[in-house]
Amino acid sequence: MKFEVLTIFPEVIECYLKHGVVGRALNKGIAEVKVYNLRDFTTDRHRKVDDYPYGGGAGMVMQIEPFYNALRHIKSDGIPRKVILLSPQGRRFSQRIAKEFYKEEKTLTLICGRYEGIDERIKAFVDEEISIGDYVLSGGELAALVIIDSVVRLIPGALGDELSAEEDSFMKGFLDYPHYTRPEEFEGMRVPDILLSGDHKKIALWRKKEALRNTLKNRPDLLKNLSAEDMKILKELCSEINK
Ligand SMILES: CN1CCN(c2ccccc2CNc2ccc(C(N)=O)cn2)CC1
Repeated sequence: MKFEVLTIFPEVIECYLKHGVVGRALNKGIAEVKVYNLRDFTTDRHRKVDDYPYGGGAGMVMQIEPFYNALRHIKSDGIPRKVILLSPQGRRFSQRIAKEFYKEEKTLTLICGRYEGIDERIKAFVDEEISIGDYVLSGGELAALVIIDSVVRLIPGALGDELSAEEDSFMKGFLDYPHYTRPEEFEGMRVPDILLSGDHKKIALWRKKEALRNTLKNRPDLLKNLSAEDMKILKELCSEINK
């Protein structure tokens, strides 16, 4: 899986890619990220990437040329790409879309805007506009990193052998269950005994129940198309809560 990022702050992207799961996946060659500094695709002495908005108003707008020049340079290898603009106006990103991007196996070219945004004519070169959530960021770089991180985790081998992307309970459509590690007691708070029992069947059941409890509490909208088994656990949970 290949990614390309167009940004005026390449260090922001490169720094994140040195660490953790994504860093290891890149080192293993499981994924590849190329970062392009838009200023390298300007033609003036000051390497300008922004200008005053037509129609007036506060702030500056990013010019189309540096993006166009960068895309033309990148596309000269003729490899199929999906060009994605990260913006507050985009289609809402989700795990489902991350899987969609992974399965398509196309290079993802991520366009990061700054200032008040990018000249609207950029849309002529964009395949998809994606938002990572309903909030305004100073730039598209964090959104680009969210896409890269969530898609890289889906690549076989990225998470190391013991874990798998399927393990992410969000993949199963629920919120995660609680996690504990040493010490067994901290400030009077003990680890639930079930987790010390070594009874893996009971532990799995407890984890499913706690995942359903968390989902019921924070994201009841995710509780749809439940299996008969999950429905049974949920009913048990509700009767406990309503005691
Ligand atoms: C103050 N302006 C900064 C620039 N911005 C803008 C406008 C157009 C494109 C990119 C950006 C970069 N910002 C982003 C990007 C993504 C998200 C998201 N939710 O995915 C939120 N914000 C508009 C607002």
